[in-house]
Amino acid sequence: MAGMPETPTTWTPAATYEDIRYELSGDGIAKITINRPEVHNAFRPQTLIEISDALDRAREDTEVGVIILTGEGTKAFCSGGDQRVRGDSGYLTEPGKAGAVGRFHVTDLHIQMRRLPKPIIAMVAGYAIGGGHVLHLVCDLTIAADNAKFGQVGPKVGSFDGGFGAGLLAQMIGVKKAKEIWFLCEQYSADEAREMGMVNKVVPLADLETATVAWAQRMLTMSPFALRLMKASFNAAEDGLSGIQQLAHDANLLFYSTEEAAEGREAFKAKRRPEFEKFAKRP
Ligand SMILES: CC(C)(COP(=O)(O)OP(=O)(O)OC[C@H]1O[C@@H](n2cnc3c(N)ncnc32)[C@H](O)[C@@H]1OP(=O)(O)O)[C@@H](O)C(=O)NCCC(=O)NCCSC(=O)CCC(=O)c1ccccc1C(=O)O
Repeated sequence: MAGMPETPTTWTPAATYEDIRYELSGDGIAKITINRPEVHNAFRPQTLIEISDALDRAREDTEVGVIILTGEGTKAFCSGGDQRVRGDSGYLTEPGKAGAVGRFHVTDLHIQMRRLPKPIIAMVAGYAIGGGHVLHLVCDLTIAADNAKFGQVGPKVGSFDGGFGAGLLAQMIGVKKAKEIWFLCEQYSADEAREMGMVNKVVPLADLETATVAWAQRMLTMSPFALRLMKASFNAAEDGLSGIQQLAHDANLLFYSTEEAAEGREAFKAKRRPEFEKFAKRP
């Protein structure tokens, strides 16, 4: 395939976790792999806590420009919340412990993924189901293998995601189709998901990683700050004031590098009047 790397990427482990793997390509890509194939990569709270930590790690690493989120093996990207640790008050960190109080760790994770100023690609082989489907929706791009299957199961298993799982989906594929997905809980092929607009590209399973890495490498040739601002701009429209806040604070980051902003800081430190009149009133 044109533009594909000629040799497979060699991934180097860069942190130790229980439920996930965190690896680096050495040329700017971080890969986070949910490593629970025995349950189709369903997530328990520990899994989400570790993904969150790995995302922070990738964010803070100035060598990393693109993040890939995937699942171990070819059978599943992620099958959503681990039903075995679902309690009556949310998902339990310590199932079986008397008085354990559950929560939805995934709520904060979705926000973290949207705020993270680097592109995240979902690399999907097999099932992206339930909360696993929402995870791929929240990623910036999705590349799917031809064996991928997409769908929500909430109403079938006594759950629902009225947050990004509903709103973002509706925005991507239209309200009627989003309602169909949630109300009927059926599964859709990779090609159907691409036609709907929630998958960017479908490739043969054997080419999934090389195709994903090729897109990541292409983004690594782009201006990182322009990508950051584009991600923030897309989210600003969807996330209301908190989205605008991120875009505005990114503008602040750039403003701080100007002589005009430095003049305010230096004048304060020198206890003198700032000489802002010397700066152009730009048209
Ligand atoms: C994914 C399936 C359709 C695959 O079916 P199949 O190929 O026949 O495989 P199975 O034999 O069913 O599965 C193999 C093996 O894995 C176990 N397993 C699969 N999924 C889970 C799971 N989610 N939790 C625990 N275990 C799982 C399965 O039991 C088998 O184990 P054995 O020991 O071999 O028996 C099918 O597996 C399936 O439908 N799975 C269940 C999907 C599901 O119920 N997911 C949870 C949906 S609810 C959710 O994700 C909560 C989170 C959420 O949605 C949410 C809620 C509110 C706010 C936000 C969110 C959010 O975004 O997360």
